[in-house]
Amino acid sequence: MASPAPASEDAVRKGPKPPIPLSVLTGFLGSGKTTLLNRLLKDPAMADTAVIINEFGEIGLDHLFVDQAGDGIVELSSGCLCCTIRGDLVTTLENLLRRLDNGRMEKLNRVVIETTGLADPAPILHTVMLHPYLVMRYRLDSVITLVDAVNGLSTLENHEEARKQAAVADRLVFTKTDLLTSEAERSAFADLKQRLAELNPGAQRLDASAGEAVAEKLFNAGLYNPKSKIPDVAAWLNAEAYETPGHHGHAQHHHDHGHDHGHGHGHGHGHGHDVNRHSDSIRAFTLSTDRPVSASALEMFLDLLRSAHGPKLLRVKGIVKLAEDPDRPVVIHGVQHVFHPPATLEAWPDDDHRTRMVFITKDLPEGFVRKMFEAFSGALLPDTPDSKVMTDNPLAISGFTSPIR
Ligand SMILES: Nc1nc2c(ncn2[C@@H]2O[C@H](COP(=O)(O)OP(=O)(O)OP(=O)(O)O)[C@@H](O)[C@H]2O)c(=O)[nH]1
Repeated sequence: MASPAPASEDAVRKGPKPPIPLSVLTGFLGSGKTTLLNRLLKDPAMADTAVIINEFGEIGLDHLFVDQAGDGIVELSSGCLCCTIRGDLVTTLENLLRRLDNGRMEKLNRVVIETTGLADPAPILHTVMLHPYLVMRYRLDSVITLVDAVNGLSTLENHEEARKQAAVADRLVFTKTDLLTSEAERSAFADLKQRLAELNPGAQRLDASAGEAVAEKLFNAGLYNPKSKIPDVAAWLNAEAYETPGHHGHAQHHHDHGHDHGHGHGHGHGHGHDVNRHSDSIRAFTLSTDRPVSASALEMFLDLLRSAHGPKLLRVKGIVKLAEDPDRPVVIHGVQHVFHPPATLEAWPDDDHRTRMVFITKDLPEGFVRKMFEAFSGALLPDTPDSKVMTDNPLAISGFTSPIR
């Protein structure tokens, strides 16, 4: 009988390599991505970083910086990363690993993907999340979104892509604040910040012109803190930010939905700024509960959410207390219909042992998600009136039993 090939001594000695953090740098056209990247790459903290650049059409990148950065840089030159280069992105990420594994590249500390200004960052995250090998070798770190302090408000108003880019960010970086000179400009900037607080209250904000957009603050925004090796759930979720007095959520708004699709908010509206015009569309909210959730109820909740409403889930992050194993919480992370394989932590990272989930949704009201979660988390727990309704209901589908026994 053939025995399995022995693992090479080298591989046994080294063990599995730690996953490489991967960040996505995005921001609307001209928001300052290349400028920031240029500056960042001079920082010693950025040593051994591979930068994947997506060039769009004839819009040239700063080739000087490409030359300077040397071997670690891979430049993709055709089409838009979000729609046509996804296959190339997989190949590029695989090639980096190959070079690392066969010793042609000594170290790879980090990968940064700079998207085109028009890209939706979600498909880039999906590329890694859905790939069985890449998802083991890379870990999603930060989505960094640049926002032009001068044009940002009108860009957000007029472009769906810009709203999505801002909504899914872990870090929001303001650029060009040095150009805010008049009172009117400063007031528009205040409106912009308010608008961003509604779209994405959890993201940390940095001002590039004030020198805040440094590697140390931009990266390591993911779940794992490489220094302590302990997952930094509190910082990653930043659930409190969703409940601060300045952030009212949007559950109280009862607008009609379905009007905010595509790129329809073109130019020439002929009216003044209304920062809340889109607030009925993208919402940011948090759900939390002390009550443990059964693993199957969680799975059903997430399955239903992503299958029925996937495109409306811009981002979901959470830490969940399972009924079966309440001492070992599960971390969930989804971007639209794609969820990262859930990770079980060996212990709660701090004293807060509640289930906490943050949602950034589009056209999916908070109340709806909340009710759905309550239905699953409550109904499927034993000894609750709701669970009786599920099992004793005369209209229940024959053969249906509660997954909790
Ligand atoms: N005053 C000022 N200008 C900036 C700042 N950041 C970027 N710029 C300028 O804004 C312009 C666009 O910057 P880029 O870095 O090319 O922007 P980008 O996001 O890479 O642009 P695309 O690749 O076209 O999407 C350039 O002329 C930069 O010099 C800033 O903080 N302050």
